[in-house]
Amino acid sequence: MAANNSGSIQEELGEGGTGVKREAEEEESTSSSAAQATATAMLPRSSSRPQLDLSGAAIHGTLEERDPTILLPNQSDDISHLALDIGGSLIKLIYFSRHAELSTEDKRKISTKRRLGMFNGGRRSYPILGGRLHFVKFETEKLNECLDFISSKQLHRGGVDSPSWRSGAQPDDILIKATGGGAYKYADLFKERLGVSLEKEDEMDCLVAGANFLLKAIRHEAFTHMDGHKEYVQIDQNDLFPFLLVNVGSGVSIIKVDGHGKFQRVSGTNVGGGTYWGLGRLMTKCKSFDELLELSQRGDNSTIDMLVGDIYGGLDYSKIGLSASTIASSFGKTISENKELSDYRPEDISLSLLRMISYNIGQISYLNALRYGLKRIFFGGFFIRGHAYTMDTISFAVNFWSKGEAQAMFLRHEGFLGALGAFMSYEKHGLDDLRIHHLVERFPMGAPYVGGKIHGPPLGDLNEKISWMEKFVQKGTQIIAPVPMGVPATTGMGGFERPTSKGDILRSDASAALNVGVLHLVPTLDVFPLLEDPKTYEPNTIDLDQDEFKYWFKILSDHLPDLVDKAVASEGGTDDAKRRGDAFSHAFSAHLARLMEEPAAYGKFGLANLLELREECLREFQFVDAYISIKQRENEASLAVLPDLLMELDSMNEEARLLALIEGVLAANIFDWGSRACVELYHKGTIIEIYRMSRKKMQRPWRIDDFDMFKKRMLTDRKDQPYKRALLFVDNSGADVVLGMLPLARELLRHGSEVVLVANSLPALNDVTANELPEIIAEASKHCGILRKAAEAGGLLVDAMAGIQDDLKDAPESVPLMVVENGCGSPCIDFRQVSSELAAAAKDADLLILEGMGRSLHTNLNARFKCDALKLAMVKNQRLAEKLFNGNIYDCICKFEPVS
Ligand SMILES: CC(C)(COP(=O)(O)O)[C@@H](O)C(=O)NCCC(=O)O
Ligand SMILES: [Mn+2]
Repeated sequence: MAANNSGSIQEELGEGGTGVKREAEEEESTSSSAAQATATAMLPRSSSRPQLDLSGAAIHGTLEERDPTILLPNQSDDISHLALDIGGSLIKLIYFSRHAELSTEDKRKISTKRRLGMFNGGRRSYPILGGRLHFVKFETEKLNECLDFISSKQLHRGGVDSPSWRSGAQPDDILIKATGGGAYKYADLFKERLGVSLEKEDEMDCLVAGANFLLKAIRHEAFTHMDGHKEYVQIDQNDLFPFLLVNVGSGVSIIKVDGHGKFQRVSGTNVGGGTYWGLGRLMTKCKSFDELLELSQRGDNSTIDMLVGDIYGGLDYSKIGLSASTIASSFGKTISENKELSDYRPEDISLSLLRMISYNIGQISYLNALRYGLKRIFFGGFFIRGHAYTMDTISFAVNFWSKGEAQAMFLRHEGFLGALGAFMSYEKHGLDDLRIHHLVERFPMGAPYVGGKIHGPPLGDLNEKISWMEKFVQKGTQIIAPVPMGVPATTGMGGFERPTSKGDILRSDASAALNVGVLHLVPTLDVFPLLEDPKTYEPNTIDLDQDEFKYWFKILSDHLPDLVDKAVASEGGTDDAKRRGDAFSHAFSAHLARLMEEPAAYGKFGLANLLELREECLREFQFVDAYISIKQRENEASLAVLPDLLMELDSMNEEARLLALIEGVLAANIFDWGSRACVELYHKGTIIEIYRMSRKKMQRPWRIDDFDMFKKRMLTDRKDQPYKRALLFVDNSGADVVLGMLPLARELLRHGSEVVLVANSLPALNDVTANELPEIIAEASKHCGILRKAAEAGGLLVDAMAGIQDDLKDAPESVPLMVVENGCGSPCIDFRQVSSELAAAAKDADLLILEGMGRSLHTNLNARFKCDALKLAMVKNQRLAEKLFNGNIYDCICKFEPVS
């Protein structure tokens, strides 16, 4: 039976904590501005990933210089910045922005990279620079807003930071790629207003190139939509072609795609989005497409359509599989009634029209798929607009007529195919070379979408964004109102019932703006090379279905006020910080509300994504490190007791020590400011009291207890052949890293293994970052020769050890202790996208130790690796303990997975 520690930790600390100094209560007032300044200087603002192509980076000058110039030979300026698709109803605009800031390579990084063999002659591995792709929409009617936007951001001149702008290039020289009819129609206006020429690209070429790029590069791009249920489909790159691409704009184009640049427009229909909007406008007096679509949500088409039951006296025509509620003839009922147009409800007219046109498109598409033997049909174009009911209707048609053989799929960036294709048509854009793992999609607030009820203006600086956020919150009650799903079926067509995803409220455009994020292009990200099978790897352990999401929604919402307090305090508690804090809180709440409404709105979203979204949202409002003072206080307290702990450990025999070390890691993982239960504990005792208590409760067997297997591996199987290199994925600051992971690292070093501490690139909760570790190690090294020598050998003590280097002159060569960043700014880790530094470090590793709930329970609990892996964590959430292990809060997990 596994031990159950729950309750007792709380009880004992409740007593033990009485009368002791409450350190947790003091943290707000002890915010250290010096520490903030350091953290701010070290971190790129509002971005969680390195943004430059550092491959081939080299020091220009000597290593000993304080701030040597660093050359980035692979950094390219050949970047196109703007492409347009100017359609009849909407202008779709894509622009690329890159970061002017240079990431500083500190000595730790340089030395580690050298050691990992990462400076290898400046080979150019990626042709493009990191940056971001932004997707923006304007109504064609409001072309002026689009021109103002381009002009305010200087997008036509390559952005305000672009070399062409700085060097004063004449706007006359500028060619902007554009597709769609408006590229012809408005060419003169663009020339007149912006002084740029539109270089026209063929619409079909663009659609296909855009679709191919999306299907190749974006992980959760394509999805099915049936009965109100959205499901993302992972497309196998080797099995993508051929497919049918149906672009439903004003008219419909049906294209058979056989490969990159290989396609044929095989059919089309003039009955498309323009037909729906045109007829709808004439018949209902609606002022916009969205208004018409919104009306359909409340419609009942049985008042207008002739149903099978109307013909057969209420009976089914079962012989050919048609139910009484099947639409026999769209608008057919109106011929037998002596009514005028005004006698019909506009809602019913809109719905009848929508169903007529969607079914027709679905059916024609199916027939073309049949004609060419294709199973997959991707639908794109402005008509779809992520509208659940439209997608369901099309899916029903394809599914019904093909008897389930063909599949209708939709694309999250459906409206941007043409614009993306136009962007792709620039030479040297470099996107061709990007792979899925180079792209990270982020969902910032206030993306400048225009249209619908709330207008997102072109956002310039943070202040503008906050103001917009404030307005967004004031006006945005619709945004956080869930879209009701699942109205019971009443009518149908072609033998299938009415699609269920029809509700009272159509998602407003502003809300839809949260569906398509900003694509961060990060050429320095890599797939972790030790994943056993990257294709089947899924980081999240638990699926976030609606039920699960509800639970986390509450947890994260409850945590929000406290987080805002900490974040504001970490920035000095100024009025500006408070305003940013409010904006952050509203922004994150809006995300949560959007996801509550539709958990799959941003692609397949797991808990790891949700936790990362929170961190990203903090960064978006320029909170650099909300937990900085807590982290520092806990580091100091833990470093003060480290010497005693090391002495105690050294007095043990090897076996007892190994057990004490693993117990120590598990016990110290209790210092987790993301867990509500733990934070309550911190008010009941000092750090050291809580640590001692946690250790005292470490009875075995743990909930998962593979310690004996690990011990055998370490002390018997590998007695004479220690692990060559261990990667230790560290988690929290303070006791967790200082009293838990560092002593374990020291033991591995003692065994003769190289140790690489892998830490976050950017802060997340109280996690320690790679930037913070060298200082902690330098402090710890003052009390420990093993750590000192190894840190010196790993190049970690270049500055810190300047005064005591002489001690080490005659010391024997030690195996190195290194620090690498993981490429993440989240409490979890997705091994499909890690830093190139970590990927390089992994090449010689034969042991992985993942620590903490985020990295080894929420994610990676089921991940399999090519080398031995040890997963260590304390479960600090009751629901998770029950769900994963049928256990209890504070249970411990020691899962060892050796490769044979
Ligand atoms: C965010 C965390 C994964 C961090 O845990 P860690 O990786 O530090 O062990 C964890 O605190 C968590 O899952 N919190 C959930 C919220 C709660 O239980 O209150
Ligand atoms: Mn953590």
